Amino acid sequence: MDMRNITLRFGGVEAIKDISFDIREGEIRAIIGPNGAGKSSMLNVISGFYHPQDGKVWFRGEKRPPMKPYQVARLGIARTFQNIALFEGMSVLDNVMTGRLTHMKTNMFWQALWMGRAEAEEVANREIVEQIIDFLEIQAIRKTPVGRLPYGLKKRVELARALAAEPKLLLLDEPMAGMNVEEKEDMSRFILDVNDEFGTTIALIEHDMGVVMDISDRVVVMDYGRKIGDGTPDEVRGNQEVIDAYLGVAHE
Ligand SMILES: Nc1ncnc2c1ncn2[C@@H]1O[C@H](COP(=O)(O)OP(=O)(O)OP(=O)(O)O)[C@@H](O)[C@H]1O
Repeated sequence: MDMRNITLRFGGVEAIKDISFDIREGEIRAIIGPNGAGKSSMLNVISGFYHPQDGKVWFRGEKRPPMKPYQVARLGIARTFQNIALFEGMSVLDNVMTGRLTHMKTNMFWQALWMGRAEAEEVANREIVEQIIDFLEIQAIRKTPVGRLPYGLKKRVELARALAAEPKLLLLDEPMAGMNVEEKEDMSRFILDVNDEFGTTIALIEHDMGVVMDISDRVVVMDYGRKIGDGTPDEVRGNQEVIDAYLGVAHE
């Protein structure tokens, strides 16, 4: 994925100012920066929720025209949200199944009749979902309504749902926010395993610098809508502008 000269404005506010960076196939790429730096806005541009006033988004060698989020999802880009967005009353299994929606081809008519194609498709979807449930070690809670789960597990279910779409690029908006140390360790391991086992490219926003520096291949640093750093964790750690704007200060 190649973001070229992206500028995004909300009225008079320039949330993103002429930023370019790429996400290479197979890597784990972090976006960091202080609150209000424009990180979520950038993720929203990648996932088609926001349309930049200037700049171009390239994906897999092609310039992407302005698209709706569901069209972006069909290209193979899935995401999780800063504030968990699951169906609380539904079971874990059903929530994860909703991640398959972008892959469903049969229409309502066939599904209503529950014949042929619809049935075959359901079986195939179930198989993929079961594989992901095993992979993320949530078999024991597959029938539990999501609303009853502790926070850390909800985050894992959200990851499962995003993975159910079999994305080429997975976007994670603060996957560790609100987690305790043990939950963060689990989530870090799952992110690394997903990247390793499925070859999924991952872009994430995260405030926990220990985690970011541990699991990322490369890091983009934003501050007031500008890009102030870009490189390996070691390069970014040694960048004076980054230290002054972000790394030198304590934050959540
Ligand atoms: N929908 C919107 N309408 C108006 N202004 C917005 C909107 N979304 C973001 N902004 C503004 O754009 C700027 C960047 O916000 P953004 O949420 O992208 O930052 P962030 O780096 O993700 O912050 P945080 O770490 O707090 O989530 C802020 O000044 C914010 O107020």
